[in-house]
Amino acid sequence: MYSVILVRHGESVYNQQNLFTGWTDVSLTERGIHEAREAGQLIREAGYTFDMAFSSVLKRSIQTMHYILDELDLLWIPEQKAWKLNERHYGALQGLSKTDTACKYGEEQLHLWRRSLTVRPPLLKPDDPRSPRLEERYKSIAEHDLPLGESLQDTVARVGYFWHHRIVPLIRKKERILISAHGNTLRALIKYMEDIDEKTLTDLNIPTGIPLVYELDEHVQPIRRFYLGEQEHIDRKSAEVADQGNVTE
Ligand SMILES: O=C(O)[C@@H](CO)OP(=O)(O)O
Repeated sequence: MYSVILVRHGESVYNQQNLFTGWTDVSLTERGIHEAREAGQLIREAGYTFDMAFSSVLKRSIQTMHYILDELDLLWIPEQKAWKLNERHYGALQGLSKTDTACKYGEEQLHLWRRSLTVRPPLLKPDDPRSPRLEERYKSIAEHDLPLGESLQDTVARVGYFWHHRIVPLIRKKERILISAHGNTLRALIKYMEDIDEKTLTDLNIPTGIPLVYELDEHVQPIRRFYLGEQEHIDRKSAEVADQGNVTE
């Protein structure tokens, strides 16, 4: 049996301000740093270790990976930063307030944009200053591969491809892997691995900074997944994510 640990980065500045983030490159808050360190402690206490770590190319995910590895005294292991693990691209919603968006378009539309499988956000124009096509860090990526806004299904395709082609071969070689990524990237990966139905996927909210352990069989198929830590704390943090954008908050 194999296992892999997935972690959503700790709270970011945009999470704290309740703004759509996507590919916006914002840092962790003090709380986020604390969450990342706590994730590392939980992993250490549960007895897991890693041979290699993955993150996206966004600093909240990189910082989280480093805080976790520091807690495990594993900052020396090989790491790979991959744009295919970036958060789902939130298109023209990036930088907008979730609450203001709910007030303007209604909670139902907000929920569709945030949690449906197939609905895309309004797309960015290619020359929008937020476009990844203008960013130095994506200069080696073909323009048509860089999204201007993604549905979760689009994210499932790129994350699933990365999982299948880059991570599974390492797991088969018995490499113990940490993946530090994002709320919707991890929802996409869970959808890819388990093909869960749309209703379950809609209700799936990944809490920040809580390690999620996947146990995998000899074919690298999931046996079960579970969070490390206290259930009550995990439920509270998942509900916090679900409630972002509630107008009545
Ligand atoms: O804004 C975002 O990029 C994501 C994650 O922070 O938010 P949501 O939970 O609304 O999909």
